[in-house]
Amino acid sequence: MNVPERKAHVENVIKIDTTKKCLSIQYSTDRLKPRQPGKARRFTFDAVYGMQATQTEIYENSVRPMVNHMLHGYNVTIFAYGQTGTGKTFTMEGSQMERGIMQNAFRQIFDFKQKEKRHKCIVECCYLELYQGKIRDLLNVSRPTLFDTKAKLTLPCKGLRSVTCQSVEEIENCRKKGYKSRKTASTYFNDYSSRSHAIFIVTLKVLNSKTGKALIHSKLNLVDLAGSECLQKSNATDIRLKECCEINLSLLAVNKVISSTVAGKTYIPYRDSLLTQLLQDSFGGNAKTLMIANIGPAASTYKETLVTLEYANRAKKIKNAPNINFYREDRCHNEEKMREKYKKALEDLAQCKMDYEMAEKRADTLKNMAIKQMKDVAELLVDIGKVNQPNPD
Ligand SMILES: Nc1ncnc2c1ncn2[C@@H]1O[C@H](COP(=O)(O)OP(=O)(O)OP(=O)(O)O)[C@@H](O)[C@H]1O
Repeated sequence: MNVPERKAHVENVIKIDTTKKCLSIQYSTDRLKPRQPGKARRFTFDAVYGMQATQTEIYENSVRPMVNHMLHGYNVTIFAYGQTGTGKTFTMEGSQMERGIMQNAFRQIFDFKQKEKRHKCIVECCYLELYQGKIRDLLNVSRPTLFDTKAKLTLPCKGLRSVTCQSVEEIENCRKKGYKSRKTASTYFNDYSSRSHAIFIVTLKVLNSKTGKALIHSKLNLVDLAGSECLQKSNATDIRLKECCEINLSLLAVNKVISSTVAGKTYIPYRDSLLTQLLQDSFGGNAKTLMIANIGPAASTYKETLVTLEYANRAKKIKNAPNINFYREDRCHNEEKMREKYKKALEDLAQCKMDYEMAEKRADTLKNMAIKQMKDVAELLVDIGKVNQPNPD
């Protein structure tokens, strides 16, 4: 709950059960009608965090496994979605007091790089924002970047400045530099509201030190979406109104993509907005995606919160088909070893079969010999019997 909501003693309409990973929202706009307990809407997610949750707790439980996937060759997207002022930027970028998802992810990536002694690791980053339907390069704001929006756009787009980073400090500097260049403004809901969608892209290449062959080429998209805003409540005018409409339209496009994907439609409207074009792989594509739905508990934003929860509930039904981008050498090595073992086992099996067949033939010969011997013995017995018969004379 933000300061004005707390000052106005606004009612809390959210109940959270972190162990059951569910939350319920209950509110009656009709003050005269008492609330009916059965009418609460319940939602279950992969994880639910309350107001006391720390950045570390969220990172360790929900984000670290995703970044781990990126380190093993998957493309990963982590995005924060929610109404304006609910803490998306706070979650992604952190604050003076606590590291956010981005800083924690950088640490995890560079820890991996440091431990990877056998291979060469290259970490690169780009930072862009989508503002008023255009892409701005946050690491090179002075130069307008030209993008062919008619061609299929994928992240990171050609033309963006890409910075090779050797340490957490270097990538952190890129984040800080880009963050300072983001379009922000003071609005009715948030003194420092993001007016754009920001995407920080970390690319990881793991190369064989001897051959230079790429063993892994994966990327991590860290997305801080601009917040949806209720025009009636925000009293936005002029440029703020224009921004607000643009933001709401692009978020609507994301919503349409999610709904069409979940409904299993053959046509998915990715091209309705630049945002959905760029994030195409993250919605029903080949990336692993984590959606963080930021909400506020105040009764005054009940409708917006419900929309976010319904949105997240729909998004969790999307089934992506993630691919590993390149194989690790040790994995190839293991596969080769297993193939050799298989070949050897086949050869052993063929030898056993031959030995068995030979043994079978030998057994047949021995059997025939035994039968013949038995016959000979029987005939001899008869002959002996004949010889031993008393002479009738
Ligand atoms: N969990 C939290 N703990 C403490 N302060 C928070 C928390 N979440 C958000 N805030 C504070 O609330 C204010 C709004 O947060 P933030 O700017 O991150 O919201 P947002 O969802 O990104 O908004 P917008 O969509 O308008 O950009 C900031 O001052 C931020 O520091």
